[in-house]
Amino acid sequence: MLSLALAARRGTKRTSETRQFLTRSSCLPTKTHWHTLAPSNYSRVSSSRLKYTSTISAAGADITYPTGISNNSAGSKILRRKFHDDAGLVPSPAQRATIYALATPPGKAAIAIIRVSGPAARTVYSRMVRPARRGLPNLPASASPGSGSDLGQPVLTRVGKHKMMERCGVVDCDSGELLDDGMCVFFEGPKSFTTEDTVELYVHSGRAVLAAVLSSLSRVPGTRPAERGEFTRRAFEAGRIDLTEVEGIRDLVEAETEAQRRLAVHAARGTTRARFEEIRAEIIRCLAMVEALIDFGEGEDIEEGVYQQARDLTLNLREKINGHLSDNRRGELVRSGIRIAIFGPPNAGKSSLLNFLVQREAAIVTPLPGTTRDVLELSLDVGGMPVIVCDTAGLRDTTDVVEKIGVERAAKAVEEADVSLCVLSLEDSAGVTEDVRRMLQPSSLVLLNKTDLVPEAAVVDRVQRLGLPAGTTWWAGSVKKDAGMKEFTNGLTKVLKERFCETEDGTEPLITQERHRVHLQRASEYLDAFLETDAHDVVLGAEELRYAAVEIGMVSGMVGVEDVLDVVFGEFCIGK
Ligand SMILES: Nc1nc2c(ncn2[C@@H]2O[C@H](COP(=O)(O)OP(=O)(O)OP(=O)(O)O)[C@@H](O)[C@H]2O)c(=O)[nH]1
Ligand SMILES: [Mg+2]
Repeated sequence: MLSLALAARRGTKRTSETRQFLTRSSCLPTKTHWHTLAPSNYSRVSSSRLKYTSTISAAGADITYPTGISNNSAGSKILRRKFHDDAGLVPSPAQRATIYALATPPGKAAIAIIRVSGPAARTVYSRMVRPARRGLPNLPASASPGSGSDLGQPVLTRVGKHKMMERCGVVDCDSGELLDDGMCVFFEGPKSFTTEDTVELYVHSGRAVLAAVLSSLSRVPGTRPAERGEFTRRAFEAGRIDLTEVEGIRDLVEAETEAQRRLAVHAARGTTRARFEEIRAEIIRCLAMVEALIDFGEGEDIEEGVYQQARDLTLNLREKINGHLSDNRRGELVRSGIRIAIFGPPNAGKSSLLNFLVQREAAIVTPLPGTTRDVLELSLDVGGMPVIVCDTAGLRDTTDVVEKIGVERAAKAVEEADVSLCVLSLEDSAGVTEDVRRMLQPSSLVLLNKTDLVPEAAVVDRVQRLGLPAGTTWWAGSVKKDAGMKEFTNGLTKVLKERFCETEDGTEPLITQERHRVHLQRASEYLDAFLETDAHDVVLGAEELRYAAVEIGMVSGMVGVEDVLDVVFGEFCIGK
């Protein structure tokens, strides 16, 4: 079996892109962020050592930092960036800023948590925290106003034990006045979420307490309020988490249903990243084989059949990726909500069903056909899944201008829905009208309503007379009398779970964001392109595989995702 080490032997012939794949394929420690830089970014300062600089964007400013160089086990050159121990560096403004924010919702509550992250966190600790073990909390501040570094650079102060919660007085940074009796935790960088020194203050959540603490924080030199998602962004930029984990954290905060929570926690814990990484590692394996062929050619140093082996691997991989792509958009729908459009003839009980589902009188219900004119959308939780249910106007030919528009909107809502749910009245002898039949799909679900108005013995006969398409999933019941509705809701939950939650192998869906789908789709196309190349055209084939790997790398944010960062972090709340 060919290894990356074999491919790495090519050293000088290798393009910078290939080098990037090799270095990224290594198992990297989380505390160290690895960058591969284009050759133009470094200059030789001695024969044995290269000096690199790299620039990253953070909080709207560019940070330039020097990086060392070392060798990985495969022998390829990799660059190593260390955090927090480059004592001689002058930090850029973005690095100097120490951010703070209320991490809990504002308002009266037992406890509020205020997070502070950055080099001035130590100053904040020394000027605003009076640990109970050090005596009375209302002693004057030990650091006089303006002491420490006005630039917010780290100052050597005594701080609490790393990760240990301690009882303390929270005092004003200037006057030393006691603001609240609370708790505090100090996280010493890089062993913190952001990799920076971090202080978390636990105080009583009262308007005046929070105002006083936040005001004091704003007066500590080098601090400023955090922007949306800025703590998480710092963690991402420091290499603590990747972009799928960032998305997972955001979704965890937003999760309202059990299915959303489950999906988000997997992403936040790195399972999604690992699954994408597995795919990328497979592509790199194929790439290494093809590149070895470019260097040595089959039959010389390399066993026969390597090209075929790479093709077979790619075929399997493409099938796997396509399997994820044809997943009914399960993951995305669990995040955004499954849209169910209720449709059917007038007076069938559609609005009654909506009210039953949301358990309140949300829609107007009258015995007059044509009551509902517009589309009414409501969110609800069906068996842990987020659902957006839409009530629509009854479908019929009408000369009423307003109702006509309502019918058109109903048709559009059904078209755009993930699930269409038809409500028919068993009392209605007209059966399935032409308007309704046009919209019935094999995947449509049907509720045959008003069983209470039909003699029990006649129900089966009535159902048969409706002439529903074969294979239609249907339930019969009475919304008004709440008869058979338990079976209906259980059945609906089961269908939704089958269609949108469960995968064949029982794993959570891989794609949870449109962004993931786009990159996977492109990767699949590059794999197709590789499979179309000729065995004699391995150079072109290798290029296609390289592009496929880059696409997958973009999902985790390893490669070129600057343009999506603002979008992702913009959806965060402040304090996360
Ligand atoms: N007996 C009986 N009446 C029902 C049942 N479900 C709904 N109804 C009644 O049927 C009438 C029409 O109900 P709606 O929910 O407004 O029907 P709709 O399909 O929304 O009607 P449009 O908005 O006109 O399209 C109302 O008087 C309801 O009380 C049921 O299960 N049994
Ligand atoms: Mg209605």
